[in-house]
Amino acid sequence: MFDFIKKTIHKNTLKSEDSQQAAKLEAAAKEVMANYPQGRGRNELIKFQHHGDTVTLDLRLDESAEPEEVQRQLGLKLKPHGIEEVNLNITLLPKATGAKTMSDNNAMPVSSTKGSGKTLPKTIDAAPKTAAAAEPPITKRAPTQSSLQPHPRIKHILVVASGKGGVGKSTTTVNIALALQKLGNKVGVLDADIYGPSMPSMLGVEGVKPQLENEQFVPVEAHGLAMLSIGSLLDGDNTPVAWRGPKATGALMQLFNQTNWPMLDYLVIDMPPGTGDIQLTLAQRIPVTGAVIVTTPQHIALMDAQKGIEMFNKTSIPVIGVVENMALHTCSNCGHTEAIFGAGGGESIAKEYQVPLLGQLPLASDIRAQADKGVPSVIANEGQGDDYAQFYLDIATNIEANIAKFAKKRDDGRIF
Ligand SMILES: Nc1ncnc2c1ncn2[C@@H]1O[C@H](COP(=O)(O)OP(=O)(O)OP(=O)(O)O)[C@@H](O)[C@H]1O
Repeated sequence: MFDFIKKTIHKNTLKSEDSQQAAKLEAAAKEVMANYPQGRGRNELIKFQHHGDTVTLDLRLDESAEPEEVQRQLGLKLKPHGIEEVNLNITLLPKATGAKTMSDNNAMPVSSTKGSGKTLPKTIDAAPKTAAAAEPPITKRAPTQSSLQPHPRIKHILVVASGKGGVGKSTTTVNIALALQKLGNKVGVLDADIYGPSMPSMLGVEGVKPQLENEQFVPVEAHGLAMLSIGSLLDGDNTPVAWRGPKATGALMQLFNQTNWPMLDYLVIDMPPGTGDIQLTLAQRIPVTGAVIVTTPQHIALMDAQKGIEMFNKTSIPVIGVVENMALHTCSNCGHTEAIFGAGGGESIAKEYQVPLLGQLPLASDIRAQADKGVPSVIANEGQGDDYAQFYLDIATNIEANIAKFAKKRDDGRIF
């Protein structure tokens, strides 16, 4: 009882600290708006949202205001309060009559190094100033999946995610990609796991650098897959664990966008573990067909998997299914099979969230050994696969069977 009261008081204290912090940030933002000289009196803060080190503001600005400068000033003002990213949704008001809008749906990273804002991306495009006065303002919000155009050369983009590190997400990604290829698809892999890019070593192409052609990366060919890894771009052990959200998402978006991907049936993305801002931003900006969640039966991994499912629900990315990794262990000496991490977790999470359980993989030292060798289970034994290959082929077959339901519609009505 006492503990419960203590916990409730603690929770309420945290809540009120959060709202105090949000109120402080909002007041600071209002001060910037009030002191901004161009169009003073007409500039208005409509909505203020605060989440972690990111704020999103809906603003109405006089036409004479410079959104880049407003954003820079907001960045400078809010940085001492721990804010790293300032997103703006802007409505521009013409000087005298009516309203015309411009939109900024690009998250604007505020520099975390010198405390000054960077310039806005060039894609921000002021509306023609002579536009019809009576036209109502149109404001675009942060990008949503439905507003993203499918990639011109990629039919389906799958993200493989886990709420927690070390559950076998990368091993599962690489084997699923190879299994989809074995089923006759042209497949690419993007290793977006900034905390531990392991695709190059799992695919036996460690140290192979992607070529540059017309300022575009050319993916590395690995066992027939078109592979690009954030790891291929780093020297030696230089894992950018310290990358903050905006820097990491910027680099990952660049990898996705500035790569000359061949025509692909599937691009499988190995996401960084977790459900923080990097994952959320990627999920909002890449036109994803669906997500595969990898979990282990341990309670904590399952809790994190739930967060993953909820994050994808929030960003309107369909969860194609859950893969339960390391579900059972078969002793190589006596053949005894045991659920050493607990049983039924993947099944219960799949039931609770009404998403399919795509498959359960055993904990098997061969799966690890093959991945370590750079020849994962699906293509072990000179392409024949090892004893575990069929598990991945079944998962890939399950994905294939369901993917059409999730396919993205193109503007021309074509369904890929
Ligand atoms: N089913 C399995 N049986 C045995 N070993 C496994 C299995 N799946 C993964 N492993 C091993 O577990 C370790 C972690 O796997 P992996 O790197 O794929 O996890 P991850 O979730 O991607 O980790 P991180 O989040 O750190 O990138 C690796 O050594 C891998 O070979």
